[in-house]
Amino acid sequence: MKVCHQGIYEAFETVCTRNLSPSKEKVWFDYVDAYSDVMSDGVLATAFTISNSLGQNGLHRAHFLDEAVKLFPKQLVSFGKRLQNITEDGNGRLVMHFDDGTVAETDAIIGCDGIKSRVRQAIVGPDHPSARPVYTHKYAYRGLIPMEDACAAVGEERAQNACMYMGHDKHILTFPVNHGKTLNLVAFRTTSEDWPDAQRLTRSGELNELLHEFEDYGPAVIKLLKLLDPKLNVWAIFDLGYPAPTFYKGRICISGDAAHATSPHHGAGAGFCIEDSAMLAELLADEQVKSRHELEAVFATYDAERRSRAQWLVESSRWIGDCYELRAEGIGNDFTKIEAEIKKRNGIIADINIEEMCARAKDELRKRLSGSCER
Ligand SMILES: Cc1cc2nc3c(=O)[nH]c(=O)nc-3n(C[C@H](O)[C@H](O)[C@H](O)COP(=O)(O)OP(=O)(O)OC[C@H]3O[C@@H](n4cnc5c(N)ncnc54)[C@H](O)[C@@H]3O)c2cc1C
Repeated sequence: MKVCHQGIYEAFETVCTRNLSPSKEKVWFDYVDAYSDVMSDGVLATAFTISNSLGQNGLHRAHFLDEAVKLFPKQLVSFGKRLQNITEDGNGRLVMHFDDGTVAETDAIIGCDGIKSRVRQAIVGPDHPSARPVYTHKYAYRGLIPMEDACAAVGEERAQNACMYMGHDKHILTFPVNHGKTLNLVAFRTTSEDWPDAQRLTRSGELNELLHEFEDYGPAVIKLLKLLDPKLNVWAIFDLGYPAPTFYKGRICISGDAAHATSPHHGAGAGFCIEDSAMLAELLADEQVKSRHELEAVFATYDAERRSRAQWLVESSRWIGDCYELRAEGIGNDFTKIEAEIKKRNGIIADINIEEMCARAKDELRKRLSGSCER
């Protein structure tokens, strides 16, 4: 975030919520065997703990955007537009056509338009398999619980700090939001059934349905689930399981979920979008980029430097989601193996030096611009 802009980092700091217990400052998640459910001194037993240098940082996207938007000069932004398609005029300018009938001309387009990206369709073609997201055969119920009630159900330590309850073909994660006043709960289920409508990635669900599906969980977790509203949102978990063959075409590129939408099990989808933005910002600001003629080389460099890491996340997230649900091949319900998998993969996500990554990309860009590196 700091590489993108100091203000982005400050916006994040303003709205983010962390684990409430000082002893859990560096804890990402405590992992709990949902079936053991033994309360010792009011605390459900921990199978293992995953920590990192930053701990658990959660925020509501809308709150973050409200802060971030203050950074943009008003005369440079337009909101409420929906891109329909992109054409090129006779002078090499790109023309964006919006569904309100307006158009806008530009030298380059960075499509950060989410999992159903129109810009990705323009790059790969509407009939390419990567033009559409893929159902991961997991869905998730999502609800909020007042923190006081959650503490009464599972104890303060579990409720006030990020926690993952692992079960067979399902898992629940909880973490504090709203500066600790509320507990956010997401209950994932694996299913062999298809999602009925790929155009609608959510449906309404019932608490009774959720209670039935998680009825084998221990009594403390069940108590927690019963605190949810009777009507719940259900999210289908889609990703770009069919990877895009490229993140750019000419002076059009994609970043964030448009390029590499992932299931949420590594908790890193947005983090990787921020990495994309940091690299694009650094490359576009390079002193060698002086006109639109250098822009294709910028996007080619970005594609070469980002694509394999980002597409690894999509694949790894599916795998780690199965580990949480005791169903990954060769891992099963062996907690030692699950912990090792998480540590290894979280290391690939977290142990990177973004400044070095950007510096390497700038070197590559200069080679491309001097003609010594072909696409
Ligand atoms: C259940 C769940 C849990 C998650 N948990 C985490 C987590 O813990 N940590 C993490 O890092 N990530 C997490 N993620 C992933 C994270 O939410 C996404 O990676 C991130 O929001 C992607 O940002 P984005 O800007 O690329 O896309 P989006 O947030 O999808 O934004 C795309 C924007 O483009 C706009 N748009 C779409 N089409 C058009 C169009 N045609 N014209 C103009 N605008 C358009 C949309 O309105 C939207 O504003 C989670 C995702 C899910 C589903």
